Amino acid sequence: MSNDLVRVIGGPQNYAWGKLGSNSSVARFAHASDPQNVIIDESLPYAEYWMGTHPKVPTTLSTNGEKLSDLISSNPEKYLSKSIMEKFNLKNSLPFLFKVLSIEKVLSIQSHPDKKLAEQLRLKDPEHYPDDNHKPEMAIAITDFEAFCGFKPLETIKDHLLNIKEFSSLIGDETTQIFINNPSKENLKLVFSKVMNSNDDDLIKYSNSLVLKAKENPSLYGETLSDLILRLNDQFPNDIGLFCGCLMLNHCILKTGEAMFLQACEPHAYISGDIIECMAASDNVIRSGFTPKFKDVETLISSLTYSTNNVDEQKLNPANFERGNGDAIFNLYDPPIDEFSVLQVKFDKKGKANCKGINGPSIIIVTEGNGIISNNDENKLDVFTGAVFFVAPNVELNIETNDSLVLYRAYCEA
Ligand SMILES: NNC(=O)[C@@H](O)[C@H](O)[C@H](O)COP(=O)(O)O
Ligand SMILES: [Zn+2]
Repeated sequence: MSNDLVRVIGGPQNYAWGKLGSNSSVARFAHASDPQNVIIDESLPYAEYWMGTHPKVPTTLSTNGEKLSDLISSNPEKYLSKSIMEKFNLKNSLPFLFKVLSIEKVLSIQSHPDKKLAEQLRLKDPEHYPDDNHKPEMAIAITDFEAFCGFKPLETIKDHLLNIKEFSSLIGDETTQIFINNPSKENLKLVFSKVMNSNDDDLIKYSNSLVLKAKENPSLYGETLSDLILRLNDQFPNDIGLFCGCLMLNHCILKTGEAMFLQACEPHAYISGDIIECMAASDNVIRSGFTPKFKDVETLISSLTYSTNNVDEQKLNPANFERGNGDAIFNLYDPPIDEFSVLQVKFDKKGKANCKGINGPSIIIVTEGNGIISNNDENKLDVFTGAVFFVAPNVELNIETNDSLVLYRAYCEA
């Protein structure tokens, strides 16, 4: 039995911020892929659906339950390609981790380490840092999606310090004055550090005042910022994220099909919506706010780049994909890193499409629709919403549907 194209089964993560039960696309996809073993619990949050070879949630073959990592190690040159094996020094795992996220409540204010820091953190604190890899990541909006992404422009932060008394009071007049006199990267780090190290009494006092003003006079901060402060305070009352997130990070809105890319050491937090997410194969998260999980504030403060961009600079526009043809639209999301690209294949009506071989491994998830996918006449597999497939390198695919169909294909090509 060739496994050039094989249906596989990923696994859900029930983090507290996920959408509940069948409201979550993660729950629906996990159940559709494995109806015997995944019975949706309507009271449970279904946050992430993992597809890949990360040991925390190993993907398995639907045919015999074998781990995908074991299939790859049985013949790494066939299932990774020689170039990927050599480039990433791999013999039984994929260089990327592919996910669906379904977000009800804000995720932690976080960043991910670069390679050097990841190795240090893994050595120092293996309990909280499960691997030694960096974790640059890309989010593609399946529904409208909002997130904090990167620091606001310096002038905007200066404006907030001048006009939001609670913000300047929390960090004190001296630090406020230093930043206002010279809004620089170094002074942004000073402001962020003062916020993150503020004492609980001040945090409660000034967050109560911030929330009250947002409620009584939304135009004071602007409708969007006031709404954000009230919504997130409902989720995490008096949390430091109201200052380090709402007042210091860009509020980014992605329409369906839009994408954003996050380099290592950039602050972010996803707020709401369903996304496809792809990242280098790692689960290293440095957290600091909006979370009951382990926070590593000093590591976060010391490792951020303190670069500041406006929101649109964070977005990643799709490009053409030359090797796709037929009745589908092919959108290639190709971030500036080696570990992954993600191809969206979209049929708006009945049709057929062909995709030439890619010289590396792929994982496909179908987020909408039904049809057939095949790599030859002997291997035609049913396509359904939530279905996941592993595709070996250099395998040409044919896809057909009688209606609309959307799938996302994560791949790595050296
Ligand atoms: N930005 N998104 C990610 O990094 C995801 O891949 C992570 O798995 C989540 O951020 C984890 O979030 P919590 O630590 O549960 O708050
Ligand atoms: Zn992240």
